[in-house]
Amino acid sequence: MRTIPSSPTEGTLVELSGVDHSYGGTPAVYGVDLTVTPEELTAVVGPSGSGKTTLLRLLLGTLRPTRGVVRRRPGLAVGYVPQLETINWDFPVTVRECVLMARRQSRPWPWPTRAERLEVAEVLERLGIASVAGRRVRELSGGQQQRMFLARALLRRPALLLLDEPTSGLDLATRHDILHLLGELNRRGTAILLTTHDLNGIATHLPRVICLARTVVAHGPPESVIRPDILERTFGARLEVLEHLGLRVVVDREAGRRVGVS
Ligand SMILES: Nc1ncnc2c1ncn2[C@@H]1O[C@H](COP(=O)(O)OP(=O)(O)OP(=O)(O)O)[C@@H](O)[C@H]1O
Repeated sequence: MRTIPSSPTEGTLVELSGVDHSYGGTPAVYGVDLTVTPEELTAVVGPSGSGKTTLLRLLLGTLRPTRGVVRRRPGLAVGYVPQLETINWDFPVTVRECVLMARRQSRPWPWPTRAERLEVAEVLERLGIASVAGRRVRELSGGQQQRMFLARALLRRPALLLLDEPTSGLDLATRHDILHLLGELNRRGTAILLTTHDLNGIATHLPRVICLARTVVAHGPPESVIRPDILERTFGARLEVLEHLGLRVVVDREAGRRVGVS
């Protein structure tokens, strides 16, 4: 009899083998084989409902596979930044308190130690949101909210950071700031996997892209994955891919024709 190892292959953080997850009826994802390595900086792309959030939650461990195996490096610290739209903003806490809570999950509230208060102040400073530490979370701009959730995730000192659409709804400059921050974290040794609908603004700039259509259609560097045939299998639409200044640019001429602009 063959024993299935509980740890992933050496040099990987998480390994998914033949993973399905179903919320009831048809699987939201199926047959997923994937490894996440320590130096990863990856975009997961796919249409709405293609299983991107489900995949993140399987990597995080808050969802269990209905079939297949997920192996995590023992003791792996994983940070998760949820999609902003999924958050209940009626929660009446300040930014400082909200970040502190991430630190103090298993201990009584509301008496943080001095060390904890200092640690929170440092991370807020580092993410450029120290000036709004005393504000209610729902009063923040989209970019500030995103940074606050990033601060919460960073307090766990994660080796792997999972972000669900971290730039959706943000203006161009804020999107650049967030991406710059993520690039810095990655250079300092944090593996990062993020989901995005932004092919041109984000996915084509990252070293690795995973195309998901309930299963992994393709993964690899943008030059091997951002191709019309793979995009059609992923999105079910004809998209053109142009080369510009060494980058791939995805053009949706069909959408232009539908609104009569091309
Ligand atoms: N808690 C749930 N209960 C039942 N079905 C769910 C649940 N969460 C997700 N689903 C279904 O699973 C499928 C995949 O959803 P998921 O949120 O993973 O997709 P996604 O690619 O992240 O979508 P989007 O880009 O719109 O955020 C969808 O059909 C969705 O309706």
